[in-house]
Amino acid sequence: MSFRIQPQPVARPNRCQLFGPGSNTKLFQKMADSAADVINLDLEDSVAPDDKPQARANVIQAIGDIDWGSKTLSVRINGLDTPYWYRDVVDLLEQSGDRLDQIMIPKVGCAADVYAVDALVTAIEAARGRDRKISFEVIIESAAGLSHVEEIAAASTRLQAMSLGAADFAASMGMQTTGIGGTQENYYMLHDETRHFSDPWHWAQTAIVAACRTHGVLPVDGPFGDFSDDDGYRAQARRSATLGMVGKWAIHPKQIALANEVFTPSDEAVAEAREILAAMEAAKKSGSGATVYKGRLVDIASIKQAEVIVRQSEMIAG
Ligand SMILES: C[C@@H](C(=O)SCCNC(=O)CCNC(=O)[C@H](O)C(C)(C)COP(=O)(O)OP(=O)(O)OC[C@H]1O[C@@H](n2cnc3c(N)ncnc32)[C@H](O)[C@@H]1OP(=O)(O)O)[C@H](O)C(=O)O
Ligand SMILES: [Mg+2]
Repeated sequence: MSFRIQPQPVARPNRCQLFGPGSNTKLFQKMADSAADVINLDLEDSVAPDDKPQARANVIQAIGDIDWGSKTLSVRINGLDTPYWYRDVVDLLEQSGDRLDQIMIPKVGCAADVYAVDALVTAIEAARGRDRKISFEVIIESAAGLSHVEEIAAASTRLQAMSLGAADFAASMGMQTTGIGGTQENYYMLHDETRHFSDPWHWAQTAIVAACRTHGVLPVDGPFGDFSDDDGYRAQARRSATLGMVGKWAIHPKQIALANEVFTPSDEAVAEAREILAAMEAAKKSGSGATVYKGRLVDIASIKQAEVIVRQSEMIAG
């Protein structure tokens, strides 16, 4: 281990982030009643330009009026390349009550983007005497964002989570795709005339996970557009969970149970992790740093792997 200790991210359930347009007030109560851990009310790309002011007003009202329970309540503001974002921040912080937990900053391209929002939020919090400090989540969804992912992860003590936005990312990279996440028909290797599909999102996800884990930020997988394809969603979510991501977006209520299923460690996985910890405890007592569990090597690194699973399950159980 480096002399630099890897920081732990905030201990909060983040298995599913449910999105809904700020212009569609009919969805708000349904979102609050859902089983998603995080709610993302959107002022950005799901809201048409003419609807932005009304959507902002709707969201501010809903933050105060609706009982959001123990969910993390987040609002996605507009990007820093638009004329809307500063008004989003100012109105949200000046006009909504303390129930707002988080601001999501889309299309972050460098640490200075986060710094700019931090400066504005910090000034408003001080001026208004807001008791609760707003946290940030960011979306990596551009070539610049991925190129600068590590400096972005380190950009602010407010930063708690970072997602991959597959659609904007694909567009920024010039990828020949139209689907939002998932398998891409032309991304395959040929072997013995059989197509073996590969995962075009994998490298971006691993870069995000590494940057997040270095700086104590939660790595989250973004949207999966085809909400009729449960198996496709599950497959993508399982790959993300295996890589170290803690959750995934839902753009339709159908996807909430899928995300919660995949990102909640199964009873079998938790039982196995506990058995490994017990086996290693016994090994330690007999002066050994390694032992055999179900015919395979487990050692001190296995303790850390098992602890990840036990910690996740205990945190979700509350
Ligand atoms: C890609 C980039 C992104 O920005 S993704 C995030 C932004 N997108 C959104 O926020 C879209 C959110 N989803 C929706 O608006 C809708 O789900 C929909 C338009 C995709 C479909 O809506 P529709 O009403 O047609 O769906 P139904 O199947 O009829 O709904 C059934 C039932 O569920 C309720 N419902 C629908 N959506 C939601 C929701 N988001 N939350 C809660 N409830 C919802 C609906 O009202 C129906 O309810 P009922 O009538 O049965 O009571 C990204 O940035 C990138 O770059 O990658
Ligand atoms: Mg986007």
